[in-house]
Amino acid sequence: MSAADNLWMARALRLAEKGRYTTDPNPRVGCVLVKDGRVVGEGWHRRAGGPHAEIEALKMAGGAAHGADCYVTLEPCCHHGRTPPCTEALIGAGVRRVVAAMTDPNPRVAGGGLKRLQAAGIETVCGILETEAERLNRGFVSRQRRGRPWVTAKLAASLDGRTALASGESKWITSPQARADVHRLRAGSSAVLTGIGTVLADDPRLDARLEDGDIVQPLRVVVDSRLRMPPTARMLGLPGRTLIASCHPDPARRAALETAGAEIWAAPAREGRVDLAALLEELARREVNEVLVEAGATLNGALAIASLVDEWVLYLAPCLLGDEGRGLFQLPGIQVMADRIELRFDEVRRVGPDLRLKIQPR
Ligand SMILES: Nc1nc(O)c(N)c(N[C@@H]2O[C@H](COP(=O)(O)O)[C@@H](O)[C@H]2O)n1
Repeated sequence: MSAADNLWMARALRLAEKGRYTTDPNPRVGCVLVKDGRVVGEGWHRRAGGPHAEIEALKMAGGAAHGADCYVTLEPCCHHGRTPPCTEALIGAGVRRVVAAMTDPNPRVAGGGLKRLQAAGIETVCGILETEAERLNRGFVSRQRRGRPWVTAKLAASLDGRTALASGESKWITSPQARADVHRLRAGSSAVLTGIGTVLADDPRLDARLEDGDIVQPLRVVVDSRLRMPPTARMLGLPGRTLIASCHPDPARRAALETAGAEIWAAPAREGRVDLAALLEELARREVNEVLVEAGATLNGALAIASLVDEWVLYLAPCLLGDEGRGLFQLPGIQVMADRIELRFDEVRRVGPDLRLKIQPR
């Protein structure tokens, strides 16, 4: 391991980042082929079903790949998925050494890619900039290792912690810059999750609206225990898919919603409501890596209590909305300090006139 290894891996990570909005449900992966201290090939994975990063880099390098060092942000795959194994392509091209940032948590690979390369006489190193690589694919890693997606809950509030006036009016508490930032969060997510209360109050679209339209639109997921979703909801008229999780799906309403284009998932119930942990497991089975929650106090409170949130992103606006405004979380009262839910500030940043706080459970 050398300073050069770090440098080339950092370049591979920057390439992987280019796939942030397009590779889902596949991981974001970048690859650089280096020979005699210069880049002979590089590439990144653009779309599921398309060539992997290693194949893009090999294509660019042609014959120059022979004897090169390969820097790749995820262990090369050794299985036939939508595409053939990268290990065989690297062996065939005659690369000398493969440096991976992390092993592939996909059980079909899980170290097998590196072993296959070693068996073919290729030197391997693993773990260069591993933290950064895992972070870039935290959703994919979570799905493979925990069987549930990475869950980020987005919140937007006034300085006195209000998300709306008592009337429900909430447009707009935060700035256009903060809202544009949320569209980037949506575009980087596999699914956007909300509750039926938010749908009935706001009729949100929940799609990602970025300047660069070349993105995979997130799946829209609505938690709707009693299936109250109107078939005229705006999100049902948009491109992309909508999934409604309901534990009491009335057959007539179900038929009307299916005609309107929604898919209904008959969810298991927990205390009469959709079992949220079961919903996340179902989403993982559907290859959802990252979920962005954009919901009201009821769903935000239920997810927090069930310890199902991995990160909160709170946009805090410099204004006050008063005591009658709505709060961020509906939670049972806490009687003693020892029972408080403790969190940790991970990052604080200015976004236009607002603050963006990234907060994680302790
Ligand atoms: N090493 C590597 N480079 C890439 O560019 C990748 N996309 C992956 N993905 C791994 O292979 C699985 C997907 O395979 P198909 O695209 O279906 O052939 C994915 O689950 C990862 O394990 N790996």
